[in-house]
Amino acid sequence: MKICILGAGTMGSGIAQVFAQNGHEVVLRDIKEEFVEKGYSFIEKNLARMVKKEKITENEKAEILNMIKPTTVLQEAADCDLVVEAAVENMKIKKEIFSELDKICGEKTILATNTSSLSITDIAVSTNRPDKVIGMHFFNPAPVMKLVEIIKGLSTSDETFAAVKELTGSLGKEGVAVEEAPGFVVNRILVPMINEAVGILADGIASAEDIDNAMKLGANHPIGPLALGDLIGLDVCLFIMEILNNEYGDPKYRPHPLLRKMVRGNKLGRKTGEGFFNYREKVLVGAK
Ligand SMILES: CC(=O)CC(=O)SCCNC(=O)CCNC(=O)[C@H](O)C(C)(C)COP(=O)(O)OP(=O)(O)OC[C@H]1O[C@@H](n2cnc3c(N)ncnc32)[C@H](O)[C@@H]1OP(=O)(O)O
Ligand SMILES: NC(=O)C1=CN([C@@H]2O[C@H](COP(=O)(O)OP(=O)(O)OC[C@H]3O[C@@H](n4cnc5c(N)ncnc54)[C@H](O)[C@@H]3O)[C@@H](O)[C@H]2O)C=CC1
Repeated sequence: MKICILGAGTMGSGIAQVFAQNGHEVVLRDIKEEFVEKGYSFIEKNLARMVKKEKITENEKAEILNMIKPTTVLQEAADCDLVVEAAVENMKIKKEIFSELDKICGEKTILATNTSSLSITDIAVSTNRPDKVIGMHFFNPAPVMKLVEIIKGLSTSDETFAAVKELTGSLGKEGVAVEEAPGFVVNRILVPMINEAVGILADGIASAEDIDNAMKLGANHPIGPLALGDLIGLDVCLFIMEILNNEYGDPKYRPHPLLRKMVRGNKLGRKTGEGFFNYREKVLVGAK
């Protein structure tokens, strides 16, 4: 199949790698050359690590990279069977993208979004094909995490769902069916947990290292909640809390003021080099 990935950031580059590794032709599009290059070199690095670990050969790496065409031209999506949008988490931008895609893509093209929290139904109404709009929610890091939440908006057809479910399985991932709701399944559980860990830190109950160690050793989590917030991006975590808070109006979803402060201070986690942990020095747990 020919797949277009929109957005070559953390998620888009990982998703592009997953499709290319599974033999699909991939168009990777971002708005600026430098963003596309950054995403492409991130994939190169990941594949080089796999070569080093003897998971793939140097030839296979070259073949996978050959499957990916980096571009800034949206028109390249026109003849794709599936578009997976992984641009910024902003409804206005996503609606503009979907409305544009609806005009340029063939009528059979499925338009999927990797949104963490936004309404699929709302995105779909910006197109004339709401039956072919669906949530295909990968998890970070996309090449590693096995789950894809497959989210049906109000008008998503059973045919679209079945096609995406089958494709997800063919990528070696497990697709779970989710009816649209704020935070879907995983983020409704995971992000309030991260918010709670931020509250524990703010209350001075334990240090960041101890909070994370407690959850790693006491609950068998692969990384602690604060390191996980840094991995996801604290801006993304705050955005998801805001959505849960606004949609449910339940105070249990109130974003912690310390989370807001971190975002205001541009300490967003790994992507800015610092969050609850410092990634510049490469000295802390999980820092790469
Ligand atoms: C916000 C949303 O909308 C939804 C979300 O994504 S929520 C976030 C969900 N993600 C999580 O919960 C991740 C939790 N963390 C983990 O599972 C692990 O820490 C981790 C898999 C990320 C890293 O594992 P680790 O044991 O700490 O490090 P490490 O040994 O270096 O990596 C394990 C494997 O993952 C690979 N890996 C790590 N980071 C990677 C990346 N960014 N891209 C590709 N591969 C990566 C490594 O190469 C390694 O592969 P092998 O086992 O084949 O050798
Ligand atoms: N960070 C995470 O852990 C996860 C994020 N998501 C979701 O995936 C999406 C992307 O998130 P990240 O990769 O973290 O963001 P990111 O900020 O790393 O990357 C977003 C990219 O989209 C690009 N972009 C902006 N407008 C665009 C457009 N019109 N067309 C194409 N590209 C455009 C940006 O230039 C940037 O390179 C968001 O919707 C986010 O909520 C989903 C799962 C996990």
